[in-house]
Amino acid sequence: MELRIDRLSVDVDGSRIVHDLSLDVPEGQLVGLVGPNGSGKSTVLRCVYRALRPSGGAVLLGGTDLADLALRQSARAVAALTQENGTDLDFTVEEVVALGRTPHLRGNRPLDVRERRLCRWAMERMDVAHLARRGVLELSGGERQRVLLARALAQEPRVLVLDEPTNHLDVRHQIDLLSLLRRTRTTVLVVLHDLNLAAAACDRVGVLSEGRLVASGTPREVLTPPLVREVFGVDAEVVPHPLTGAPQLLYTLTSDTTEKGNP
Ligand SMILES: Nc1ncnc2c1ncn2[C@@H]1O[C@H](COP(=O)(O)OP(=O)(O)OP(=O)(O)O)[C@@H](O)[C@H]1O
Repeated sequence: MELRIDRLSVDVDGSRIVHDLSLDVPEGQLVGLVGPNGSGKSTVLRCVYRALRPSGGAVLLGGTDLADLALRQSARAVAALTQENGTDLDFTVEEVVALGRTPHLRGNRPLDVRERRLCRWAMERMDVAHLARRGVLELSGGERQRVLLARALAQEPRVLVLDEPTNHLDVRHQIDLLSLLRRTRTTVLVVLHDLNLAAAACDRVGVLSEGRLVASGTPREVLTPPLVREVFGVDAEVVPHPLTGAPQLLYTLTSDTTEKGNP
């Protein structure tokens, strides 16, 4: 299902924090949203998972304005991993993952055999099946993040919206997650801080700066030294990955070139 963000604006307390932003996520593609802290990435995602109402413009799901869909309809189609959704409840891992089915259930119907298999599959994909009976509160940050990702997969969403999903994950689980996202061919909009992961994994990348989309295109088109300098204020060399050709950024620590000797 295609996700289209069409001339989105968001005002908070009278000031505009997202300006007239348009970005398409074609069906089955993985689109990354990158930008400095405070540039508006989470705010855009909040409009997609309906935690925030746009002040202008619209978010369209398969061509339909989200505002015209019942909350239950959009909750079935869109799964979100947000900055806020740590779980404070002392549920077991398998209970949390089963919550992914909630938008599909009517009344108190228990999960059927297919859904229980699906939850098991999601836990295995996220490498948390061995933790199924453990309480989520006793898990490490990365384990808990993987449980929340398993819950999102168990929802069988048409669109996945992920806000810094690689937070807390060790390098193997970061690579596993992004490889899985590429394989699922679900429509994915993902906020990433690691530009090299974004370059390796995303079909397209949108770059935000001060609430505006300042560039979008393939990683090769977008992640250039001048753009990285202008938007992030850092110098980077960009080299092609020797195996895949994806652009990879090599940073130079400021002190390596500008500081002379010790203070
Ligand atoms: N509820 C709010 N009230 C006031 N200001 C807000 C609110 N939500 C967001 N902002 C401001 O809007 C701007 C964009 O915030 P947002 O969280 O979308 O940025 P971000 O790009 O996701 O940042 P980060 O990379 O640090 O997570 C920031 O300056 C933030 O302080």
